[in-house]
Amino acid sequence: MSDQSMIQARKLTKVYKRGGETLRVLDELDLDIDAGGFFALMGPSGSGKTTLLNLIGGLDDATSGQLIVDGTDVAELTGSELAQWRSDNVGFVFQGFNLIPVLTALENVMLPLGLTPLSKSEQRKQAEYALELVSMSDRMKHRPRQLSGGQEQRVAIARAIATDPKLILADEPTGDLDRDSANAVLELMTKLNQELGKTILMVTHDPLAAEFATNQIHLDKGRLAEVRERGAKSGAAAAGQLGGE
Ligand SMILES: Nc1ncnc2c1ncn2[C@@H]1O[C@H](COP(=O)(O)OP(=O)(O)OP(=O)(O)O)[C@@H](O)[C@H]1O
Repeated sequence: MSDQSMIQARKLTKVYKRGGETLRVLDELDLDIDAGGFFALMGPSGSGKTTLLNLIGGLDDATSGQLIVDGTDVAELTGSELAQWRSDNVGFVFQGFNLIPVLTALENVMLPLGLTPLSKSEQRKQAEYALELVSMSDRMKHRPRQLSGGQEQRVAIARAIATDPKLILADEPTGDLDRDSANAVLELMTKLNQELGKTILMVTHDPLAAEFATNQIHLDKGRLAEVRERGAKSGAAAAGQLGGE
């Protein structure tokens, strides 16, 4: 594993069993994601994108294979270790924002800091700083329903970076936004990647959103179909990087 590796999957397999049926959602997937990149994860509906994101974030277990995230074998962590690891290392951003409606923007961003040893006033300071980074300092006391969708997503991004994780996992973060709000969110993610060095893995169906990423990873039927660097022609960068064959 290189020093630059953020995610390394080897023969990663996820099988769901429903009744008598077996669904192989990830099929011996081999994948390497370097630290410091902004990766768009693409592929047809049902190709396993969300499943992969959930495994990387420790929200679900693999059926078999190995998954190393920033040097940690996620499968070896117990329940409470996993919760702490997730809190320290991974920020999640979802399509539907997932903010708590009765809490203000500031309180939402402070939530993940509850798992850190910081005092309440330090938590508040750090949450304020995260809101400043997403240009939402003037909406700290607003509740989610008093914000536009784009503003809600920026608060959700502030919540994702509040504990200063190295890795941001985003599942269709612009799926519910109009083009302008989507672009603002994508520009913000670009800033987090370029200026704060966050590694970002973003599921998206939107080719325009994927253009913001430095690399595109395409899944098909639970396998790697293509890896493409920005600017490279389709397939050109994939030689030697395809897994599972
Ligand atoms: N908990 C589950 N139990 C059974 N099947 C599941 C479960 N979660 C996902 N699946 C199935 O696994 C397959 C892959 O789902 P996944 O959400 O990873 O795909 P996706 O590529 O993210 O799709 P989309 O682009 O539509 O969001 C789908 O056929 C889905 O129905």
